Parts: sequence; structure tokens; C-alpha cells
Amino acid sequence: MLTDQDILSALALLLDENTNASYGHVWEVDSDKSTVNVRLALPYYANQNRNVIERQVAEVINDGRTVNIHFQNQVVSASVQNNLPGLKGVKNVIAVASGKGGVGKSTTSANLALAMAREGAKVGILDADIYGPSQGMMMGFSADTRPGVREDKFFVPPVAHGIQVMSMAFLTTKETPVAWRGPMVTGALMQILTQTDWEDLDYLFIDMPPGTGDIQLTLSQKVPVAGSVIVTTPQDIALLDARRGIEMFRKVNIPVLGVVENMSTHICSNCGHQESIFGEEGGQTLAEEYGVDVLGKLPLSLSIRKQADTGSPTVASAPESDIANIYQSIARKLGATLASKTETFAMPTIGMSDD
Ligand SMILES: Nc1ncnc2c1ncn2[C@@H]1O[C@H](COP(=O)(O)OP(=O)(O)OP(=O)(O)O)[C@@H](O)[C@H]1O
Repeated sequence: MLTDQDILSALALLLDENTNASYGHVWEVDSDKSTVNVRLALPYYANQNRNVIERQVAEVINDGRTVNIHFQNQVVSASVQNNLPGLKGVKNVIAVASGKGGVGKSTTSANLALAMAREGAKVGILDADIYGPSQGMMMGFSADTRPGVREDKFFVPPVAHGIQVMSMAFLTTKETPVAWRGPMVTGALMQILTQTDWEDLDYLFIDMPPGTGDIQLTLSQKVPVAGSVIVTTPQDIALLDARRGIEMFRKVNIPVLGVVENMSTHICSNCGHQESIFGEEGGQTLAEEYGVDVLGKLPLSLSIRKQADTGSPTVASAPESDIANIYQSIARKLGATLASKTETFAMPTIGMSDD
């Protein structure tokens, strides 16, 4: 029979597929003749990964005893650029950006937020894409949706699919924002961001305006961002713009957590044939050039478009689909990558629970 120490040593070597490294010393073990209790405390959520972990553990403890695994996930706040004060009710802000419009940044933000929530985290989205706010529509809100108001001071974000959502579109008419100049836009966004009553969020995704102009730069300097994600399509022109996005975040000391390659291949809805119509390995080349990871690749798919454009993005409407699984994997990697960048990371104290 294995000793607890044998088991701990073997568990510490197991590979975490979300980090491509060993889990390390995040395990606790106690056992008797018939049962082994294993506790795993992770600094990110990975509920959709539990069966993989259970299989890994079962292979280590293969001595006929019953194995109980208790999972505990606790997200802590990562440091932010220039020690900006954090946002009340939000542990980590993740900016989702693209160098250019139309590459699927909003679709990716919505699906990643939903995927992160499915992994177990509490999540919000701020639609900062002021000139083309689409989160309201993508998350299924009607056009006349308005946030609640508390104490005449705070917006209470409407909730859809379990996600707290705020958008300039909830406060303006269609015509308003186009007439605004840059400083008005950033001022209004900062106000929405800080005056929203975010409730206990592990992650707030900010769907940034496309591009790398003044508005984007100002937001990146003023909003306390823990990490950013760059969405790009594989065409050279989009990649060129994505480079500018990475460089902008570097300049303001915001870590780039990775690149998501969208519309990576086209899968024919009739025959299933897969083709790289926008070129191959573009995101990979970009990621290598800047020493960041490709967190995942999404195909150009009719279902992604239809589901996002009708208010129930793929992760919500087809959670068991192959495409939803890609978003889940990206969400876990994102959480894990952010946690690994947390300088002040301290392991939570864990207690036994059947959670
Ligand atoms: N992988 C995909 N396959 C098919 N359609 C997609 C995919 N990703 C996004 N789309 C569709 O492409 C259109 C543009 O997507 P989206 O609004 O997310 O882009 P964006 O980068 O946020 O654009 P902008 O910054 O201009 O608002 C939408 O109709 C969306 O449904």
C-alpha cells in the first residue's frame, strides 16, 4: 500500500494540462486502510477539467482503496500596472483587445466570460466597445435594457446567463456615442466602470474598443488591468494590428496572457472539410515572436456566428459542443496563466468539503 508521502510525491509530478507544467505542491492527502482522501487547491477554476484530474489521481493511487477527491478553487487578485487601486467587487480585470475591428473580439469575450463561469468563477463583462457595443445583443438583452440604480450613485448590472453585464449601450441611445470625442468616451467609461456595483467577481472581462488609438491607450493606463488577451484572425493584416495591440499593453506594463486565434480554419457545414482560408500558424508566429501563448484557436463557424448574434453564445447554447470545449480550455488556461503571474499569490488554507 502506498504511503501518503508516496502519493504526495507522485501527485506533485502530474501534469496540469492548463499550464503544461506539474501541479506542484497543491495537494493534501490523508488515508486509512480503505480510503484515500485527496484535496487539490487550485488558484483558478477548472470544474470542466475535474474528470481529467480524477483520472490522473486514480492512476496514481491504484491500490484498491476508495479515492475521494475534494476540489477547492480560490482566485486571488493579481497585481496591476502602476499599483492602480483595484475596483470594488472585482478581483481581476481582463482586457480583451484586438488591433482591428471585426475579428470576433466581442464574440470571444462573451464566450470566454461564459466559459469562465462554467468553470466555476463569478464573472462580469464591461462592454467598452463604445462605437459598436454588441454585448447587450450577444448576451440576449432587449434593446431597451437599463441597469438598476442603487443609492442614486451606483449602477446595478443586469445579469444574463449568470454574467453581470454593463454596457454604454444600456445608458445611451444609438446616436449618442458616435458624436463623442475621445476624452468624453474614456471619462464615461471610467465612470461606468467605477460606479457599477460589481458583485464579488473573480474576473471582469472588458471588451475593449478595437484598435490601438488614444481611447485604448488611456483605458489601458487608467483601468487596473491584471492581464490582457489579444484576439486576432490569421491574416497578415490582422496580425500586424495584433502586434500593435501587444506592444500597447507592453508599453503600459499590462501582461499579455495570450493570443486567441479566431476564424482560424473554415469547417464546411455540409461535408465537415476543414480549410485554412486565412492562412496557417499566423497566431502561433505572433505568439512566438512576443513570447506569449496561443491560448486556443476557434474555427470560422456558422454556429458561432448564429448563436452569438441571437443572444445565446455557443458556450451557453451548445455547452457540450466541440467549439464550446475550445472556449472552456481557453478559459482555464487564461485563469491558470493569470494565477501564475500573481506575485503575491498565497495558497488558500483548505478544509475538507464534499464540494
Ligand atoms: N469564429 C467565428 N465564426 C463565424 N463568425 C464569427 C466568429 N467570430 C465572430 N464571428 C462573427 O463575426 C462578426 C463580428 O464579430 P464581433 O462583433 O465579435 O467582432 P469584433 O472584433 O468585436 O468587432 P468590433 O470590434 O468591430 O465590434 C459577428 O457577426 C460574429 O458573430
